Amino acid sequence: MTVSLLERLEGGLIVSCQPVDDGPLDTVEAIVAFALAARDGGARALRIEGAVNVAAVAKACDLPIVGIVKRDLDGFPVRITPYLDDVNDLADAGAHIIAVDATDRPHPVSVPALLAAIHARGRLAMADLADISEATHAKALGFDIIGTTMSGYTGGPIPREPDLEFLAACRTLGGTVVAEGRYNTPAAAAAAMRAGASAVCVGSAITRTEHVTGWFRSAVDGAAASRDETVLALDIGGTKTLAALVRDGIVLDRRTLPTPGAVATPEWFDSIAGLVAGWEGRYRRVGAAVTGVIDDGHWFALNPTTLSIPERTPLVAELERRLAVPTVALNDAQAAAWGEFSRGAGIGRDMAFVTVSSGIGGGAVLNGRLITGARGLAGSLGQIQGSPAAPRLESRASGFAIAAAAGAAGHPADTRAVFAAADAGESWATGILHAAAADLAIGLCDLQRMLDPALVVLGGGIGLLPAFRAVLDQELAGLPSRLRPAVVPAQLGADAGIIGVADFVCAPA
Ligand SMILES: CC(=O)N[C@H](C=O)[C@@H](O)[C@H](O)[C@H](O)COP(=O)(O)O
Repeated sequence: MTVSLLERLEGGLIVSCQPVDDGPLDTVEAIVAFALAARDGGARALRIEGAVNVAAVAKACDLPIVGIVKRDLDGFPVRITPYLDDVNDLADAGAHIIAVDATDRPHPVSVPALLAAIHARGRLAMADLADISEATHAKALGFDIIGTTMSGYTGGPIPREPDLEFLAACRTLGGTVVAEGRYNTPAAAAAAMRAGASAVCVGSAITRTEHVTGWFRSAVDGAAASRDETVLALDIGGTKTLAALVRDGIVLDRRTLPTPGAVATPEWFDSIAGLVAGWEGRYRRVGAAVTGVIDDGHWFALNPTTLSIPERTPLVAELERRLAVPTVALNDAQAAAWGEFSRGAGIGRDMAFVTVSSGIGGGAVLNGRLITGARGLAGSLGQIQGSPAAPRLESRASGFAIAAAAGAAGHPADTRAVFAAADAGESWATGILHAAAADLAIGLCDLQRMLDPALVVLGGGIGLLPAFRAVLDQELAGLPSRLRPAVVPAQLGADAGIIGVADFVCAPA
């Protein structure tokens, strides 16, 4: 019996039928109805709170039941099945498995005593736990099932995501492990199975209609509100800072300031605050798109020759202190990628954005999400080298590189002059453009190899020049067709960064 019940759970979905306390669905009838509906949907077992509910469900439905009793106790933080009487009531009601809070917190009755009582009634014992040391202890005590139920609920803010790391650690202990807690989507439940769960227990997403309604409502509210929200967008580059009020992709007002030699000093932050003076009250949030890398709100130089900033500048904190509203910062090319995805050339597609201007930057949007990376580096195409001795792509194929190559060949170090000379058929200029485009073409094929996006949206002052595009297309044509990206021109032009970062600030979480 014992072995067969654990075997029955293996690979199954457990549905926790615990409606919101005192809500309209918190009735015995509704809980039985949820249980029957879960059974019809393919649940392998049920988790039911309260002996009365367990008895009613056991009568109506023959699925195995994980029974619990929840209590709010004076003087003890634990809530799940704290007393021996609770264990006995659940056993009498027909629970096949009894779960208790087995966290390392004060209990009115010891965990070993609860475990012994469960086993004395011939039931399987499940330990609801919050971390791996508790799980190791529970396993040693002799619990039949380890559950990740309490992770995130024993202190601190409740995370949004389930704790797959704890689950994977539990798996190493062997035996039956139930993934439980915030498995709110089918994808998350599948991820739990891949991480080694024996079974997944889902509650809120199936039986807490108020919560699910709230998730949808806040997504809809956020998206609707973002259409009416004006964001202060900053685009901080090597030569200038652009400040704009942006609403629903439209730039309502704009001001610029030349970027001085010393950036990220207190005076420079003050000058940004001065630039937007008079706009107070017209925006409630700020988005900053910057040259460089943003890691956890801190700003790092990507290429100090383009924009030199002190290491680990607390950009978000400095802006929030002066502008007194919540602020989000992104790398400028990542912001532009999001803009082109949201309302430009890449709407709704897996896409990479590449900007070729004085430098080269990039960003990627996959599965509808902007990929910023673990440390903010994702998409930094201009910084790829290929070999230790090779200069970065940005030093070989950007506007700066084209000008430098012209200077080195004894011509004016001026990108426009190179294009004009190429247009006039001068072979030295054509050669420089082909060399730059050949390097960029290889970089784009490398990008295709890494992410295989449906589109590469090409922007930037050079990237959008038809003359450069023609040369690039010739270079791409010489590369294997399977690697060649589908390149389309960007649509948002120089405003992609501010529009993108404003959209990103507004995108519902
Ligand atoms: C921490 C705690 O008290 N968890 C409770 C345990 O029974 C329930 O409130 C949860 O709904 C259940 O664990 C299922 O989790 P989710 O509702 O996230 O799918």
